[in-house]
Amino acid sequence: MGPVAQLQTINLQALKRGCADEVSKLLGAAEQNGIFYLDLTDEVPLDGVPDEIDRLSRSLFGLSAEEKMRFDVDKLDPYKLNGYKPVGRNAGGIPGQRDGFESYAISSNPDSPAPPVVAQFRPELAEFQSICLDLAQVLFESLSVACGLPKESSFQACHSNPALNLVRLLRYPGALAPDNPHFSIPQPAHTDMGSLTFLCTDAPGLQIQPVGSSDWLHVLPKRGHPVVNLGDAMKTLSNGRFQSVLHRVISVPGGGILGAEDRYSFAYLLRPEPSTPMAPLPGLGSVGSEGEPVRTCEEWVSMKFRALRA
Ligand SMILES: O=C(O)CCC(=O)C(=O)O
Ligand SMILES: [Fe+2]
Repeated sequence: MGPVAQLQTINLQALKRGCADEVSKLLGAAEQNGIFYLDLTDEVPLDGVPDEIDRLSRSLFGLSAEEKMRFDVDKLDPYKLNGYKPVGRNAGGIPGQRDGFESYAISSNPDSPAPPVVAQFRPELAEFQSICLDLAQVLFESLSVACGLPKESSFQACHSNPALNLVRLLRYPGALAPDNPHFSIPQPAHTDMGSLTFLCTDAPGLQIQPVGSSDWLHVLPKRGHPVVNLGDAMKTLSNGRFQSVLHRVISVPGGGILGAEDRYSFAYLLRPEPSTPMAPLPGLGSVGSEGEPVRTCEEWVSMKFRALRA
């Protein structure tokens, strides 16, 4: 399969207890590649919720193409926060080829248009989002303590009221692949734009390119341990101290895509509050030191989307 990334495993209970060793392990992971396993095996409240999201995903992607296309993300939301993206809409990981996954973004706003199956799972989605937001706050608080930040200008303070968050379901169809070398990198290399992403899957295929390396390393799934990666917003807020790692999904045996089985994954994505200045937090750098105007998170996101479309 190729080399495997040896990611740190951070124990949530230890962070909640304020265990200094765990906090410094988290800081190390944030600084090294910004990606780690979060050990939730002691978290009783999580029980079963990820399985419900997986069930929703399988029902939703099982709908007909016409039904899914009624919720085309590019028709519903210019910022892609709600709706369906079919296979092949974007560039793939191989020059000249298209992407090899379908995805569905579910906005946290229960009034957003969505197929009935989403409405049916709203209680589970709300629970999942609330659990993830709580987990994220524990991580932000620990990172703020590790960086010596005061509460009023901390990572958690940028995500309180209400930060933008959504659930993204992904399916990489196995049937596309067997004789189709173009789908060997169905999700092209990218960094995540927001603050952090919780990624849940039981299938291999995810790879990261460690900072300063040209190698790609596999991130293997670990039961009860979502993969957490920090995004570009945390890199900016931390003045480049934390990393937002380049990652992609490739076809591997047992990971769907190659062979008949499909690969499913889902992610919880979180961004800072729209009014957050996208600049180092006071205490981590001087604002506007590069001579660039400081944008709010909202302006920054829309600028990035314009750049993507250019
Ligand atoms: O499917 C995966 O494992 C990765 C998904 C991902 O990187 C993303 O949605 O940003
Ligand atoms: Fe990603």
